[in-house]
Amino acid sequence: MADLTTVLEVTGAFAGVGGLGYAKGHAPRVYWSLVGMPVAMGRFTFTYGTTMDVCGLTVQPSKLRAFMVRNVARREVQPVPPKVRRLRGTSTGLVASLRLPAGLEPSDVAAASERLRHAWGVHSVTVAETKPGVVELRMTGYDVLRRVKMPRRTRTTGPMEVPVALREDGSAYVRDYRKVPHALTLGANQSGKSMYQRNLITGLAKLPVGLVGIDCKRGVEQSAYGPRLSALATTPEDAAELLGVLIAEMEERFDLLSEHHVSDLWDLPEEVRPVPLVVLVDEVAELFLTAAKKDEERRDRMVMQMVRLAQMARAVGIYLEVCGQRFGAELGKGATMLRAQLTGRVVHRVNDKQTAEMGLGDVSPDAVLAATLIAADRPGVAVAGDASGGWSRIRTPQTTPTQAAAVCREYAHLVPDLPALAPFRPHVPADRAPAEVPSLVKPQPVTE
Ligand SMILES: Nc1ncnc2c1ncn2[C@@H]1O[C@H](COP(=O)(O)OP(=O)(O)OP(=O)(O)O)[C@@H](O)[C@H]1O
Repeated sequence: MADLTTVLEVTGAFAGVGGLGYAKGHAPRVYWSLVGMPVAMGRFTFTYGTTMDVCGLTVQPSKLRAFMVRNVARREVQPVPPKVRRLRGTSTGLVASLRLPAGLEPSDVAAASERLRHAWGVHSVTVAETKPGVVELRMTGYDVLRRVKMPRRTRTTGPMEVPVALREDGSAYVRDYRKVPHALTLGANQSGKSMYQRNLITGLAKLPVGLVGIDCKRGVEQSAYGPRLSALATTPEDAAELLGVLIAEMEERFDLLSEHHVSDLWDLPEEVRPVPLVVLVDEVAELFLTAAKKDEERRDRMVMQMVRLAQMARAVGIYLEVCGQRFGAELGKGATMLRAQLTGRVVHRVNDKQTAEMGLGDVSPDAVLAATLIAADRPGVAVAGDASGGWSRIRTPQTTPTQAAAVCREYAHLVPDLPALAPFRPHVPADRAPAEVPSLVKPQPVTE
């Protein structure tokens, strides 16, 4: 009987160890919650003082403080590390809030993040200043970008915020159109640009906004989102016309602002406020492609129309989301001027450093380097930066074209009434089967 009990105990122990081993590889969140988090918390708590000391993150307290707090001479007290205000576990890692003593600044902690990562045996450590003198150390217990799972709840505070991807610190990367009105997404073939746009559209479709598509690859990507689009242009000729209509819409909206003596769409009373518009341009090079000399004039006019929109349309709630493989002077006169206005940047894997520089050169040299290091077997990984110099590594969750198309159909009732765009509304057969992708049709006037 005793033997049987021992056998059962040993078998149970092996099964437990095997289960944990399996969880480590296949369910890292579960493994982290059961094993990783308690171990990392213990390590952090017991080695905090010495780790901060060896990482050069301690300071000698002032004479007055030494006397007031410890009642001893300054030379007799040990250097002190930042005070831990809060330590909490999350489903992907640990978050510690630290109050910095005088003499330490956030960049000192950021510079030591690689050493802290080693010391506490976590996957990554990132540092963000939350208020003056307080930093948040976000530690991830495992590689959260390997299999992306978005946080269940993401706090969004504005009307134009869309969580699109996961950052490597485990938080959501949120595209906020009011903070960063226009953006550029770059990447080589098969790097994950379409997946990024798909996630974006899936999020935008649920908001009270108008969506305008320009997809000069004959609409292969965006026609599937037809039910939720207010307008779709699938050829450069249609796009040139559509851009003209958008410029006119912008001017009308400016008249409205001036009538109400305000300078921003969001300051208008809700009952007269026009719906925000997001213009999604897929594969921008196709839009600016010229086969003959006569096309060049149209191309240059379109670039200038986009420059005008990028320079002014933010105030009237028209936002640009441009996507392409490259975005350089080869796209025509004014292309670099347009790029400078697209301040949100997302760069996927690129074929050459020059493309990474086009996207992230004015963000930071480290961001450029990070983009050139994205591995080919990690599609969807990108470096996201903005004009403030901040950047992070992100990866989108996998969303299939069928899922995105289903969301667009579900939220088709949110397509706003915009008479100026009606001639560009994609034709979507009313009796189409739910899973069927819309046919590629030339925009037709809406008759109802
Ligand atoms: N976040 C992701 N996670 C896993 N797989 C991804 C991710 N993003 C993209 N992929 C996969 O990578 C491949 C290429 O993705 P996608 O079509 O989005 O790239 P692309 O840059 O738009 O390519 P192209 O320029 O050739 O159209 C697809 O098979 C897609 O499923």
